[in-house]
Amino acid sequence: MGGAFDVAVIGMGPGGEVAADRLINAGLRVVLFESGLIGGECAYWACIPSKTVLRGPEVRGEANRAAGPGDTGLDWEQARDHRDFMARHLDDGNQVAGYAGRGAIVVKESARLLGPGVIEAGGSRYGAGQVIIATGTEALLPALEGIGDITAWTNRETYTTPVLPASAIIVGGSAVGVETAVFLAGFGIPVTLLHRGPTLLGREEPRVGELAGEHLRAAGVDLRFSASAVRARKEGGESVLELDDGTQARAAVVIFATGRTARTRGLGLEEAGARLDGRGNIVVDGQCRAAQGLYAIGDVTGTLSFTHVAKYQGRIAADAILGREHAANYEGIPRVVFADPEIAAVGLTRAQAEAAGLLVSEVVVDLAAAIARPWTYERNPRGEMGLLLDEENQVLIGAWAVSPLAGEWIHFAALAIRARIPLEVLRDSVPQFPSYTEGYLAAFAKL
Ligand SMILES: Cc1cc2nc3c(=O)[nH]c(=O)nc-3n(C[C@H](O)[C@H](O)[C@H](O)COP(=O)(O)OP(=O)(O)OC[C@H]3O[C@@H](n4cnc5c(N)ncnc54)[C@H](O)[C@@H]3O)c2cc1C
Ligand SMILES: NC(=O)c1ccc[n+]([C@@H]2O[C@H](COP(=O)([O-])OP(=O)(O)OC[C@H]3O[C@@H](n4cnc5c(N)ncnc54)[C@H](O)[C@@H]3O)[C@@H](O)[C@H]2O)c1
Repeated sequence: MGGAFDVAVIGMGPGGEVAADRLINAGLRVVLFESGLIGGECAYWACIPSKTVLRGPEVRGEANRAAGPGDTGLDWEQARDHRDFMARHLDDGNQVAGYAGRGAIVVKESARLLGPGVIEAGGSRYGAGQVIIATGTEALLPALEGIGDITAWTNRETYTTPVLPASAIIVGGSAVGVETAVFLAGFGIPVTLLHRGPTLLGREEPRVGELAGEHLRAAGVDLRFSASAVRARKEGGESVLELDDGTQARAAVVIFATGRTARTRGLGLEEAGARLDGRGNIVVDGQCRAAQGLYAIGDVTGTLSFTHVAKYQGRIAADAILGREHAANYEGIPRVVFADPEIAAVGLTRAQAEAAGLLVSEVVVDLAAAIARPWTYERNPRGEMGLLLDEENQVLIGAWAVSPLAGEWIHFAALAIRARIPLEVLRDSVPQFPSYTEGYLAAFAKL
């Protein structure tokens, strides 16, 4: 027996780390299991490396668009070295030592449940009063004929590659597909993006997807809509995809950005009394409880697959274990795609609001026509935003922006939605001049 603990955390990505941190700080005896690297997908293969390599092309674009700096150039080796530093050179030694130094037991093994509160890992058994599952997701590849013959990458190869591919096909036009296209096109790599639907980012307002497409095209990305690969093969060193419209796409690598699947296989969840939904995610209640003494947090719950949500659920579960129970509230959580310009959204889309039976009004604002900041910011100002109002209650229920810095100023709408701030109060607020946030006043005036 590996020992008896108050809490076991299985999976130490951002969700598991935040929960563990809070529980250790509260003085509980905690055992942590991690089969890969402490920090999870986010720290090594997803958020951190992607946002690091996106920054160089973004600054170059800003320098070109602002009056004065001119072209800054772009150095892949420097960007790559900083990415590798940010991703800790795929070494979590400091994290392991840090947790151990704070009194936690760290087990770098794959863990599984043998029953409620009983865990097996690396040939040892551990007992814990409460267990938190935070095992995240892995990339989901389509069952495509010939996929084994081509150079097929996921986010893992894309965001650890020492050398940029000569050209790339990206399959999937959601967050990973769009960000990866912006990254590679920004470094001058020819990119073809295949998307099954009619507009990118299918979960957002159609106008958001349209604008994302316009900006990607302007960056030189070859966008193919309503296109699906039916067969893959290698030809003359290149990877070739045959599409359902009879055409082909070819490139040095094919990057699959086709979604994720929860890592629950072999975890022994049934033995511990947990249930999976139809998409294979662990079903949880408002406190992230999956069964008596068992919690699940982060991507493995399929709630909203973002690091900030995994961290939030880590706080929710830890607080429940510490007797400070409060239910999670998922209203007003921002969704940002780090494209150029940034694409940000929060709350409901019009279709979702109408499906919920709400009477809504909607407004779209061309920021360059409405406020000063886009003009002081760049020579050819860009930016559009939209708001969705619940007519009956006169509160904001949705917002989006495709604009420089949108990932920052979307938080004004996020708070307004979460706190249900009356439109009357929002109209009477005073944002800084000149800022993109002034766009909200222009939008309120039109509502
Ligand atoms: C390319 C890309 C870019 C992204 N960019 C962003 C972004 O900018 N912002 C954002 O908010 N989100 C982003 N995301 C999403 C974000 O990465 C996830 O929402 C986040 O990592 C979820 O955290 P998690 O703790 O639930 O799981 P993960 O980060 O997946 O961590 C789970 C951990 O559990 C471990 N594990 C699994 N099974 C076991 C087991 N049986 N025993 C022990 N350990 C186990 C794994 O090794 C892993 O370390 C991005 C995703 C991708 C793919
Ligand atoms: N900035 C951020 O916060 C950020 C960035 C990247 C990813 N993420 C999160 O990570 C998660 C994964 O993102 P994702 O973009 O990989 O997944 P996703 O599930 O959001 O989108 C997958 C896309 O691939 C398409 N697809 C699936 N199978 C296909 C096929 N065979 N052929 C063509 N297209 C196919 C789907 O239609 C969909 O558009 C998401 O929840 C996302 O929110 C967040």
